[in-house]
Amino acid sequence: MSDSAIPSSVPSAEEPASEPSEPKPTASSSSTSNAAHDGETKKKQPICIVVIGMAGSGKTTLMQRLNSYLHSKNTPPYILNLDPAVTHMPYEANIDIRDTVDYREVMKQYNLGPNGGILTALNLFTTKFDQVLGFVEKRSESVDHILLDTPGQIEIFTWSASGSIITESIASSMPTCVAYVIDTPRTTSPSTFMSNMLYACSILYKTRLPFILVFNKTDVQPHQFAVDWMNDWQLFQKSLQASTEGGDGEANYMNSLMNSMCLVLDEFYEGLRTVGVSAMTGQGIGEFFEKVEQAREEYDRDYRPELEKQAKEKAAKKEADKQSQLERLMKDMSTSESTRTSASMPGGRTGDDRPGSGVGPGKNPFGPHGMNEREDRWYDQEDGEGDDDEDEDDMENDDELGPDADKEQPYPGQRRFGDQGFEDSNWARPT
Ligand SMILES: Nc1nc2c(ncn2[C@@H]2O[C@H](COP(=O)(O)OP(=O)(O)OP(=O)(O)O)[C@@H](O)[C@H]2O)c(=O)[nH]1
Repeated sequence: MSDSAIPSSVPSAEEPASEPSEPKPTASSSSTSNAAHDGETKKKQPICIVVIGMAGSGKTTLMQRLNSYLHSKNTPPYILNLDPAVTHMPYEANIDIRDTVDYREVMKQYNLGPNGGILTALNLFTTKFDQVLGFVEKRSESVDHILLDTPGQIEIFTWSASGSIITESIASSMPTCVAYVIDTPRTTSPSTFMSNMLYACSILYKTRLPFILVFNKTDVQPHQFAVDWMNDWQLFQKSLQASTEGGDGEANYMNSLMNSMCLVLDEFYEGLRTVGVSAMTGQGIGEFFEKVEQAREEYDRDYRPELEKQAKEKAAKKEADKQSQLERLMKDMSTSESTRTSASMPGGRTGDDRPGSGVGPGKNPFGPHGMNEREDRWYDQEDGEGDDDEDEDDMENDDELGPDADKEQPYPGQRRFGDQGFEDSNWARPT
């Protein structure tokens, strides 16, 4: 990817990211369309492989290997790069986050460090991810595999809101699995192995997607030791014991912690697919795609029904909310209607007894807080606006009651009702 493809401007907060660029017609797209024109209409949905792994585990090299393998099988993949900080990409992506957001500019303009820049770039890109998904879905008829490369800083993708949004959006529109890449030579120590497994476990439980543990770099270190540890926890405990022998108190503490952890992880290993590959030599890639097909079956068997169930529940809840809002609205309308009728009728209480009226006998149409401006205005309307004569009468009555009359009357309107012959009890005014 050339630097000229990187936009120089950084999107503002109002316009978070420029439109994701129309995917480039790469070798993959042209040969794919040829395959489609050859009359080979594929009904099967493509599977999206989300490649996740610690920095340096070999994700990019693996992506390149998967890409060349699929090309050799005449089923080129559709590739998405979500790592804004990658400097060298040995394959060409159909959609590249770097064409949409320049993470260095994001760092400068938002005054962020590298991780903040990558995270913000990913967030900005996510705001346009529906369009990306549109491009992907357009190609779903003619592609079998969609490969998604993620940022090297694993936590930026796995524990960010944008990572979740992206994963969930893809997983809800097509079969998806996670390929968790492990640097095998660096995992030979029991404690490193354990922390890698715990991380994998947390990603599995977060995404709940079919999961493949990919032990990479098997040309340097075969992954059999890891498979043995996963199948036999006692063997793992023995290796752990051997590795911490003669250690200090801290080592012993770690030892007992990991001993318990390996029992917990035993259940997690059961539902896992593991494969050893070398992204460098291409060893094990065929087996990797067999696991991908198993993952597709698992998605169709377990994930899709759950997704459909959730969609149904969501739709039912939406419908129920709509219904209850409608009912509330109807109730409010009938209440205000009855209030209006009651207020406009001479004597003000003829409509009180109507069914559905919120203003029944013994109820204050203004609620318990009778002393307010609204009520006074209403009383004025009752008296007839601009009815000066009556106001004068009221003043005369005030005089008759003496100077302290208002103080003794907690609600000035009360007296007027009395004057007009209303029963105060009908309005249940608070005292
Ligand atoms: N021997 C061997 N080396 C490998 C293999 N896969 C990757 N490497 C090397 O491991 C190093 C890291 O590989 P990358 O593909 O850049 O790893 P990455 O996970 O994409 O790294 P980040 O982009 O930092 O996350 C490179 O030097 C690769 O040549 C492999 O299968 N065997």
